[in-house]
Amino acid sequence: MSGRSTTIDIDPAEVERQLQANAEMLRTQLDGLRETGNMLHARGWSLGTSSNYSVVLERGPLELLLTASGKDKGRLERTDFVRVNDRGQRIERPGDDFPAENKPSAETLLHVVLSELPDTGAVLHTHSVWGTLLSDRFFEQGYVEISGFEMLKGLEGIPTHETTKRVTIFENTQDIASLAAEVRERLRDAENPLEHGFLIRKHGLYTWGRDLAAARRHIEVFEFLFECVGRLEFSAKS
Ligand SMILES: CSC[C@@H](O)[C@@H](O)C(=O)COP(=O)(O)O
Ligand SMILES: [Zn+2]
Repeated sequence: MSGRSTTIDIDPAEVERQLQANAEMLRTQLDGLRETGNMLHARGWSLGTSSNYSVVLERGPLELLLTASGKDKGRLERTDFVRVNDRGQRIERPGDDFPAENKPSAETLLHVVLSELPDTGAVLHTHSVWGTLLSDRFFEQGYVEISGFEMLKGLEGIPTHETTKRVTIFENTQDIASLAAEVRERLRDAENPLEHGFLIRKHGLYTWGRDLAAARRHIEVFEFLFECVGRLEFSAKS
């Protein structure tokens, strides 16, 4: 030990600038999620406080900005959110302004598991009529099969309509920790990849993307395709 000490100059103006920049970035993310909620609610896919949405704020360790539980997704305010860590626990950072009573979404652990994927920037969950009906109709088969539609090309990395996409269906449960573990397991299964999204039986859809725009696109593409498959399935069989 030399006994010498090092002093670090902290410029208060620079600290203030950094705080302002972080606050501005957070407001942008909040407004993106609020606008997403408006759109998904207006489309009828996030009614009755259903759904939850998140974006990745930090990696290493992971921090998510996530809808608080029980909020009306068609009227989200900037205060209707929480920040959570890589275990799904609520945390605070300077500049956060979320009420103490806000609780993380009941389905937070699914957002955490999907956000652990290195390319995930946003996760969206919806409850549409077509997705819900198909998730039950095809539950025994284990997936909804979507084949030959041009709209499949709206899913990241799919270059042609000559594609067969199987959307996995998990059983519904209130034990989100065990469902999250099941999903994590499937995400690691290279033989049977879980990509773009999955359904939960009689519940809804989870999709993710590299950013909020990509996740929104995936929701729209899936919902379009579910309606196509659903109309064919139910009109042919009823
Ligand atoms: C209409 S209740 C739906 C909830 O049980 C749940 O599935 C859901 O999507 C919203 O839960 P939340 O805790 O608000 O994120
Ligand atoms: Zn749900």
